[in-house]
Amino acid sequence: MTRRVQYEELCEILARIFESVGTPHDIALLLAENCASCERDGAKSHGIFRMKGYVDSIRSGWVNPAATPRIEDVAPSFLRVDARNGFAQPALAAARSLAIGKARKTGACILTIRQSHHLSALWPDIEPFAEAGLIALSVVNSMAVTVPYGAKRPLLGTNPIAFAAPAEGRAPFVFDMATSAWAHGDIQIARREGRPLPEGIGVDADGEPTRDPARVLDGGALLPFGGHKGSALSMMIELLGAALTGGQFSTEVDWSGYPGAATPLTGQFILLIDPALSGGNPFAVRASEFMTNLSAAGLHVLPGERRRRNRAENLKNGIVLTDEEWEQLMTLAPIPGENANAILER
Ligand SMILES: NC(=O)C1=CN([C@@H]2O[C@H](COP(=O)(O)OP(=O)(O)OC[C@H]3O[C@@H](n4cnc5c(N)ncnc54)[C@H](OP(=O)(O)O)[C@@H]3O)[C@@H](O)[C@H]2O)C=CC1
Ligand SMILES: O=C([O-])C1=[NH+]CCC1
Repeated sequence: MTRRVQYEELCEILARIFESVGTPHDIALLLAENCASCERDGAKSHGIFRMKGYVDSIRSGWVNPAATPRIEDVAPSFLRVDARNGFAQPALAAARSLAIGKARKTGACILTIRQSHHLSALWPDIEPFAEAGLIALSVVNSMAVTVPYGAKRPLLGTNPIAFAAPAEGRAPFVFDMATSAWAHGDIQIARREGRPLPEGIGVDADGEPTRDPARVLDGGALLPFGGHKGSALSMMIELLGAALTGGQFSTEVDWSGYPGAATPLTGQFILLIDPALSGGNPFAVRASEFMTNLSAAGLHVLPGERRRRNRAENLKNGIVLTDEEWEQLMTLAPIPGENANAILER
């Protein structure tokens, strides 16, 4: 059985869960909207199933949900943020308008965030920059669960890269993808649902190829997407996400003393470019032309379109949750089931 939950109601429930474990109201709202947006857009690998990880990370003391980020304005085009063991999203929110101002003034801004926990998709971080007319690129490293191409043991995170660019008269061009063959979240969902993986996604504890998600998760590892190419991109993300920001490499994430912790404590890199300084015709016009050419070449789905379709459908009709998903949420919710149901009926 399934039920439909309005986006705003889901945000309210998630915010209460965050608040119940000591997250200040404003940060709870921000994280709730971020997680509910993933669910709303069908980005299930970072939707509500992640709530237990957030809660356990906070309860274990691994992350400080009330941390106040410290912003360091180090150069005309360079901003550093120390999240101080808090979540990456409030750190980004604190620096967002300063970063936009620098990008508009100097043409570009590099924003690095360190000592930050990121358990979500990257597109919610950068899509708003493109909506504001800027080009944005972001990467974050995670935890060492991916074996570099040709290596024997995991050293890389699942390390996503996301890019967003404005396009005239249409939604921005946005892609967001793990550099491992699959996101770790999708492997967890496959295990929960008892689904075998396709070939080429992961290996077991002996380094042998396996299609069993449990064997990948329990001592095994993921492979990079696209062999040595995805592997090289993922290496770049370790360098930008950790070495440049002052954060930790994925191998340095040690949450062993924090049972249940699931939020990697690493770093995030964001590059903003103001396309107002580009040559020739305006960038957004050229981007739109390019997207039209892609469609004319027979491409039916541009990156980001599936998400936006889900968003439109789910904002109109409500987000579909299975009974199992709802029950899992209710075990975390500080509101008794009856009150939660009242929220749903409103
Ligand atoms: N915080 C962290 O440390 C980590 C976060 N993640 C997150 O996990 C999420 C999922 O990653 P991943 O599983 O690799 O993403 P997907 O493989 O599902 O999608 C990658 C990109 O390709 C696009 N796409 C998918 N299918 C098609 C298609 N048939 N035609 C055209 N475009 C297509 C998607 O658009 P669309 O969005 O519209 O589907 C998306 O932009 C990401 O949001 C990522 O940020 C991953 C690893 C670590
Ligand atoms: O799905 C994934 O690979 C991850 N999401 C957050 C940390 C790693």
